[in-house]
Amino acid sequence: MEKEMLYPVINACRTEQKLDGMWQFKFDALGVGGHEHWPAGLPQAQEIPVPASFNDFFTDKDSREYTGDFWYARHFFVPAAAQGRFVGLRFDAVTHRAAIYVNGQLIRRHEGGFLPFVADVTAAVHYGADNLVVVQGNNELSREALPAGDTVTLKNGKKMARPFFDFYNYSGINRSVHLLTLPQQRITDYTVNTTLTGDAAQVAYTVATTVPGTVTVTLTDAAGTVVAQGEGAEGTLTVAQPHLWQVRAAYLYTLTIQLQAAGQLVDEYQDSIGLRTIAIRGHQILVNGQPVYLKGFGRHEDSPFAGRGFDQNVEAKDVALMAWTGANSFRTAHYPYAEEVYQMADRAGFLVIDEVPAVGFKMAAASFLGGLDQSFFGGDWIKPLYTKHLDQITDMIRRDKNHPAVLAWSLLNEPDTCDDRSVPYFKQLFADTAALDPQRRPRTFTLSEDDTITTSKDLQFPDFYLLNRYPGWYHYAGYALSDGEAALRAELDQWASSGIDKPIVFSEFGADTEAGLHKLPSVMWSEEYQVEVLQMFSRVFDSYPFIRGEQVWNFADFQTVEGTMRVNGNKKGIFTRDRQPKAAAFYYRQRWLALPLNF
Ligand SMILES: CCC[C@@H]1NC[C@@H](O)[C@H](O)[C@H]1C(=O)O
Repeated sequence: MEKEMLYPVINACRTEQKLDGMWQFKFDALGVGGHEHWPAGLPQAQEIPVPASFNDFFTDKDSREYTGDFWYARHFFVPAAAQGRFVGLRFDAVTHRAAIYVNGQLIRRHEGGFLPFVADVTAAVHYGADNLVVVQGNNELSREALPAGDTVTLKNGKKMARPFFDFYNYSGINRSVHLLTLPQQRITDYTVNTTLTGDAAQVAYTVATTVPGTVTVTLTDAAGTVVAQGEGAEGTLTVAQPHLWQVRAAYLYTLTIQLQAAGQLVDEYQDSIGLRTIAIRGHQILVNGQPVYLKGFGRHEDSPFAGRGFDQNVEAKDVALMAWTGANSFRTAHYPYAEEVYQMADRAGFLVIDEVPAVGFKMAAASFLGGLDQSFFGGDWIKPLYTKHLDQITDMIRRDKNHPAVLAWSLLNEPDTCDDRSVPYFKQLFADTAALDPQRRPRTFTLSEDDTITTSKDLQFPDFYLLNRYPGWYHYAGYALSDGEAALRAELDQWASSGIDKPIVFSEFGADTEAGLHKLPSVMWSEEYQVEVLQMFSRVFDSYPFIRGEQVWNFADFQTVEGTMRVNGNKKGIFTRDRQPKAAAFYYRQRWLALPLNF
C-alpha cells in the first residue's frame, strides 16, 4: 500500500517540477542492464517521450511488440534550498512494474501499472547539483499479476505478451513524473464525507500528518468566500445552504488544510471537493437523494502515438464529445485512469465507475484470445494474485476517494463467477475492501455473458450489478438479432422475477463497426448495423425499470492484440480512434439528450 497518494500541488510549503519530455530509453531483452551497471547510466540509448507508451514510436515489429525489461533515464537538478526537506520522485504510472534508481542507488520497486508511487530520494540526491534517475521497467504478463495473461517465448527466443484481456499491452512511463520537495513535517492524506441535513451539509473530515500539530481546515466557495472552518485532525464542517455537486451540474469548493507546529505554518494542502451524497436504495442509484440513470460509456485510455500514455488534449476532446452525446457517466475500463481524468470529471459533473485491472480472471476469455481452457480460480496463482489485487484496490481507493465524480468501485471485469472456487476469493475480497472507502460507496464487478442469474455463484457480493451482454454481436448476430432481443428479454425476466432488488447497469453492449462502411439493408460491421443493435438494447432497457444505466462499449475504437476477431483493434467505438463520430454517436446524442436525468 502506498503511504502518500496526495496529488502534487505547488504552494508556500510545497514545490513540484514535472520531469516530462524526452527520456533516454533502452530495451534489455538479455537482462544485462543490472550487471552492466545501467542504473548508473544507459549506454547507446535512444529517446522516448514521457508520458507515453513506448510501443508506437517504433517502425519495427520486434520493438513494438517488445516484452521484458526496458530502461529509461534522465538527468534532473535538485536546488540547494531543498536540503532538509523531503525530496521525492512521484511516478503517476509505470506499466506494469518498475525499479527506481537515483545516482546509481536502488531506491524502491513498485508493482502495478496504473497507480502512482513516490520514491523517497532525500538521502540519494546531490543538492545544488545534477542527478540521474534510472527506471528499470517490465511489462511481462502473468496469471499472478494484474491484468492477467501469459508471457510466451517464440521459437526465435523473443518473448510475446499473451493477454487474457482485450486491450493492447501498451507499456512504459505512461503518466507524468514529478520532482517533489515537501516539508518533513507534513500532511500526508485527508478524507471528506458529506451528509445532508435539511438545508445544510455536514462535511466530516480527517487529516493525516507525519507529526502531531495544529491542523486547521477552511472551506471556501467558488467565489473564495469562507463558508466553514474547523480545527483538529478530524471534525465536521457545517455548510449552510450548500451548493451541491450535481450530475452534469458540478459545483466545487476549495478545501485548505494547514498544519502548524510550534506556532509556525509548516505545511499546507488544498484540493477541490464537491458536496454530494451517493446511495443505493432498492433498484435506484441516488445522488443527493435523487435517482439517477447512467448514460455513457466504457472507455479506454488509448490514442494514436501515445498509446496508453496520458494526453490532456485527448482527455479534453473526450470530455467534450461525451458532453455532446448527452452522457453523464463512464467506467474506467479496465484500470484506474490518470488523476487528471477524475479532476475533469469532477468539474464536468460526470459520474465515474472506477475499476482496477482485475481483468482476464477467466480462462474462457483466454481461450477467446487464444489462451487455455481451465478454471482460473482453481489455479495455483490465486494466492499471490489476491495480494496484488487487494493492494491495487486499496491504492485506487486511497488515490480517488475524495473525487465527487467517483460513484462506485468496480473490483473486477468479467471474472469467472461460474466456478464454485471463485466464492472464497470474492468473499475475502468483499470483506477486505468493505471499510477502505470512508464514503462507503458501492462495490461491484462486471458479469460477462456466461455469468447469469442462474449460473453465477457470486451474486450475493455486489451492491449493484454491471452486465456485459452482446446479443447481436458474439451471438444472435446479423439477421438473428430479433432472437437476441428475445433472449435478452428472457434473461431480464428472470432477474425481474428473482426478487433481487438491486439496480442493474449495462456496462457493456455493442457491435464492431468499420467507420464509413454503409449498407442498406444493413450488414454486420456497417454503421447501420451498429445503430440497429444499439436501438435493440434501448428498447429492452426502456422495458425494465430496474435497469438504471447504459454504458455502451466503447466510447472510441481502441488498440488490441492482432487477431482474426480484430481489425487493427476493437472497432466497437461510437467514435473512431481519432475521435470522429460514427452514426451511433448521433443516435445516442438524440436518445440521451431526450432522456431526463432523474427518472
Ligand atoms: C467477450 C465480452 C466482450 C468484451 N468484454 C471486455 C472488453 O474489454 C472487450 O473489449 C469486449 C469485446 O470483446 O469487445
